[in-house]
Amino acid sequence: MKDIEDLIQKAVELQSNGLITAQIADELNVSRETVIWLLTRSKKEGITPAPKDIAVNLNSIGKSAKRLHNVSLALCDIVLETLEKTNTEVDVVVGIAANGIPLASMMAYELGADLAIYHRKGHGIVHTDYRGTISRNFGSVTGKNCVIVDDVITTGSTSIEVIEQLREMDAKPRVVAVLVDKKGADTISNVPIQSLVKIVRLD
Ligand SMILES: O=P(O)(O)OC[C@H]1O[C@H](OP(=O)(O)OP(=O)(O)O)[C@H](O)[C@@H]1O
Repeated sequence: MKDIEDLIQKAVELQSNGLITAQIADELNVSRETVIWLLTRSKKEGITPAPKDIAVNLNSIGKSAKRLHNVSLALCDIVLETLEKTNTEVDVVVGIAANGIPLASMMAYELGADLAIYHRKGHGIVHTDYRGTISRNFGSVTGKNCVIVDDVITTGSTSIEVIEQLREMDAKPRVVAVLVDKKGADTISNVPIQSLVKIVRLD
């Protein structure tokens, strides 16, 4: 219960700091539906059942470059195992801003690949015509075999967006690598998902 109370308190605090639901969801690594539930619950004690979601706190890894490095080595190992099955080389590691960037840069170094950074455009705002972008300050993706890197998959919508955008840029998304996969799927838009921790719901 303490963890839930902490989450509620944090959600209320972030809301009072002016963050919108999507931004609070990003901060807490939960779905938007969960944020609404947390904020509602802070006012009316437990009227609706909790959404099926899992809160993830990666701070013990994220605060230490050494731990991030060690974890990135494990992810590289998993990625290589996956790509070996199809005899595919990694050309570029695409980190999803913001949380995917530290891991992606370490993985690119380890794999001897280029580093690209994907920015979700209109972050937290729903536009029908928005497009994500590959930062011009890093590597390009056109025509290249891409490993997509992020910290967490919750609904999978970010991964789907990146995969679609990469395909539109004539890039070849080969694997999505994350620390925690809360969706528990094997593939997303026909691209294999690999994670250090995969959450599989039993109910
Ligand atoms: O699978 P999904 O439901 O799309 O959620 C996963 C995404 O949510 C978080 O990012 P966020 O949108 O919070 O952006 P941030 O990395 O800038 O915090 C996380 O880092 C993933 O990118």
